[in-house]
Amino acid sequence: MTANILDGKSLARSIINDLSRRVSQLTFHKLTPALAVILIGDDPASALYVKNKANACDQCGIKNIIYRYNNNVSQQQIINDIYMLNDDPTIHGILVQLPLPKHIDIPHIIESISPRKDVDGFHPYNVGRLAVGSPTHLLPCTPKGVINLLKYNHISLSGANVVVIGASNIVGKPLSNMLINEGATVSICHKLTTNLSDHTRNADILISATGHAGLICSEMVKRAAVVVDVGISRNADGRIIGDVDYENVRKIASWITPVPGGVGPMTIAMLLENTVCAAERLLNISSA
Ligand SMILES: Nc1nc(=O)c2c([nH]1)NC[C@@H]1CN(c3ccc(C(=O)N[C@@H](CCC(=O)O)C(=O)O)cc3)C=[N+]21
Ligand SMILES: [Mg+2]
Repeated sequence: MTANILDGKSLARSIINDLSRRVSQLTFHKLTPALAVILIGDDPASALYVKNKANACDQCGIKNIIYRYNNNVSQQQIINDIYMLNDDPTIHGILVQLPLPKHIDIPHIIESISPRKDVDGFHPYNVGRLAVGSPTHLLPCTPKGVINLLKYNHISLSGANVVVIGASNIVGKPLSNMLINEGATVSICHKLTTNLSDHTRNADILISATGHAGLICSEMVKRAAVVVDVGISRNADGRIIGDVDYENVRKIASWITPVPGGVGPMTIAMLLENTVCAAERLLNISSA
């Protein structure tokens, strides 16, 4: 048996294609969706991600403005500029590219973003809306991308045993809440979990988000499980690799995400969708 591919790259392409129609509608109403991206420092990986996001915005007509800062910029300067963007009616989404330099307090920065423009879904207001199961249009992009990739491929979540590895605020925790809201039985494993494979071998759907290359080997995977790889590391020649031993696990799994071409492109598509939703909210006051 060889696993079917969860092709995030082609699904993301078709989502972005559908979004360009929604953008045209908005532009027809004199409202061009706009995303402000704050990029601090000169981390090459961050610069590359921000460039990929900007290219994707261009593909569907979303205006994007990148605000670049030196590594030693003050926290107050960033917060002042976020307040300005919060009040700017031509800006619909604000994203502060993570990670940030050590002297900047990430929660403080995130809480200064208007929840209505928080296209990352990281603000405690949006996190809380997700936790209580309220309809919220701004869900974190990577978890939302994972859920969409599974649903599009008709992988059922209701009653499924899902094991999530990684308990970050960006992926593991919000993803677990979304899975619970979909009716899954969710186990969250993390750095301090003992006997990881006792958990993973029980998973109908195994989702790894650690950035620990090769963590998931075939012995840890139940036959015919669905395996989703959210991990990002670089190998010796700088190529992006995931958490999963892909060549061996694909012989065991029923479905598997490739890296690259799996979750990464979905993350970007969901960021664009959130930006379009944030702009649409201004037009259609009754549904807001
Ligand atoms: N405020 C904030 N929001 C984020 O959503 C955010 C962030 N900060 N900081 C960094 C992480 C990482 N992230 C990725 C997005 C796209 C790909 C992506 O497109 N990956 C491609 C390959 C890209 C490559 O070759 O390097 C793929 O998997 O096929 C990966 C990773 C968003 N992040
Ligand atoms: Mg990927």
